[in-house]
Amino acid sequence: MNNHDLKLYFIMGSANVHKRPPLEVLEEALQSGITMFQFREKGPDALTGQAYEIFAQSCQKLCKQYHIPFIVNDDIELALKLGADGIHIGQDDFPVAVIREKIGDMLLGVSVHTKDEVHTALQYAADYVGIGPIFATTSKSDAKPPSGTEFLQQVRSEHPDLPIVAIGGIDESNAQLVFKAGAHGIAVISAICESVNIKDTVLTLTSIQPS
Ligand SMILES: C=C1C=NC(C(F)(F)F)=NC1=N
Ligand SMILES: [Mg+2]
Repeated sequence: MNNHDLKLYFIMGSANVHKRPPLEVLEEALQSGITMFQFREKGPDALTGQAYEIFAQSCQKLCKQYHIPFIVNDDIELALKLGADGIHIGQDDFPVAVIREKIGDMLLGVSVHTKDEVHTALQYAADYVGIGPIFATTSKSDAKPPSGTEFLQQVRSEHPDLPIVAIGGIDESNAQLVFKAGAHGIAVISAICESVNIKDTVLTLTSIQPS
């Protein structure tokens, strides 16, 4: 993984798309130029059992066709079973040490909300950290209050080489602020899932520069 892989990190589960089939949304996003994908199947209507695994496999197959890293949120067993490119975890989900031991050199992304959590992520060689929610989000029911770019700026200045992706309410209107604050990339759910023109949205978001 390189920092550019984090540039436009699309996260999706079946609950995030309403207008069109999820796999159509993912394929259009891949064709338009997202740089990384996270499979995040959560919530009361999430798929389960075989349908869940088949959906994940279908997403992984599309990512492989477009040579885009396929990351699984939280579900380590699924990530190992599929041979995913990586896993993303929150620190309330599992001790990071346990994860690193289980996944070997698979990409490891860790959500961080405090400096201690940043140090834990570094201790277990996280490949990137997720910081947010930067702005108010509707995609995560148990999200913490929006932190703005303050913590993001602090982490970037204290750990200049640590790959950082920002998440939470990010779209075309505020993405440049986030890059200026030091994020290497932005993670989005609704900005793409609810877009009326996915190609335009992806092209706009991937063309944003910090300067
Ligand atoms: C809760 C999350 C926080 N950050 C990220 C990412 F953007 F990938 F870093 N993914 C999540 N699922
Ligand atoms: Mg989690």
